[in-house]
Amino acid sequence: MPVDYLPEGCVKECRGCGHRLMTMQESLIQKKTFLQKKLSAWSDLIEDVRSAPATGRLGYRDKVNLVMRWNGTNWETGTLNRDVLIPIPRCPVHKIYVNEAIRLFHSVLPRYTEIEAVRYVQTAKQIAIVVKSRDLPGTGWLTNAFAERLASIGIEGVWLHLFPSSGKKVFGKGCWHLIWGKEASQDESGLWYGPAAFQQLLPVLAGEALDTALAFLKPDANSAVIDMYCGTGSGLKKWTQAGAKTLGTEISAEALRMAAMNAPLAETLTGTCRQRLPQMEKWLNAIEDGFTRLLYVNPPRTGLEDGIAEWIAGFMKPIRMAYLSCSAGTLGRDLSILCKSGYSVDRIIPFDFFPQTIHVECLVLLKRN
Ligand SMILES: C[S@@+](CC[C@H](N)C(=O)[O-])C[C@H]1O[C@@H](n2cnc3c(N)ncnc32)[C@H](O)[C@@H]1O
Repeated sequence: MPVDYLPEGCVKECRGCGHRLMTMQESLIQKKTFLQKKLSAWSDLIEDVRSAPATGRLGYRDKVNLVMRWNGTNWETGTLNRDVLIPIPRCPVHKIYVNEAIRLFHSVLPRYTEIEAVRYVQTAKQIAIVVKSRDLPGTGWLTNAFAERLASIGIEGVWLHLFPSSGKKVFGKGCWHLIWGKEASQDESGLWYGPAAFQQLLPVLAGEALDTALAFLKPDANSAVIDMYCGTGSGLKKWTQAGAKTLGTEISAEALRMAAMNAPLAETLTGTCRQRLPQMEKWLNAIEDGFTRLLYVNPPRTGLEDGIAEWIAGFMKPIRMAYLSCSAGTLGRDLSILCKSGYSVDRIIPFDFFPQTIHVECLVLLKRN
């Protein structure tokens, strides 16, 4: 039976959680059915969706990216519904300290004419306010008393990110100003992250996905692992701890600064994976014969860039690869190329990293034929 009431604090007009009126069971079945359609060629291999326990399906989110507007009297923060801002001050999927931090900012930020704030981005203990301006606004509102309130709820860093042409994109290039606290924080497992880092929600489930990839790839001192779209290096840490020679590629310089602390033994390349193919080839060519080539990829929604799947199958030829995907559409496209060029899918394991929403991620394990 569908749920016929919204969780407390949930705003009807908000379109953030497309499954909020479904039971957990209905939502997981719907996600699996969706994947079976999108990945019909491998439908038999799709396992049941791994999820957080029922008690962890609300209050789990401490990474948010919300729109901010000055309504003439107050600040409001929320999601957009056809360009209209829907304030969500008590959103039940947010962790309580996220809603509290937003409330604190509303209470101290001066009016829009003094700070042109357009987005509120929280990555756990790091908060960034995106300002649609070239000039750094005054920060007199950031008093010691306010900083103490933030610290008391666990916040460790506050940034202003100047982005004069802010629109659909969340962040522009450069212009990050740390206005209070420290530049980076550590998560439950000790991994460092900054204000713009990609981070999975539900650390236990994310850990399960990475450990499943680790158990399949089996990196050791005789392996060479490439980790494309490596982010802050949660994977790099696993592969290097297993003794493998490891190379990560990532576009974000901030993420790679964190990766250097999280996995100091890994080598990294800054840039898009497509731009860095020559350097990845050079790295592979320099490794002695007899090393097992392994690959881990975790691209954004757009999937592997043009030419990457062909390069994997035609040049790198890893014996095993694990692909963690957040878009079944681009995953299907990439798997088609890989499966026509010498790879077969061993398992497809869906993960419910975003309970209540329509999103579902998949870990695909592939072997070279
Ligand atoms: C889904 S996240 C994966 C991050 C990492 N595997 C983790 O779990 O922390 C995708 C990452 O790809 C990076 N990225 C986006 N486009 C890229 C590209 N064309 N080349 C390399 N990295 C890219 C993003 O900055 C982000 O860190």
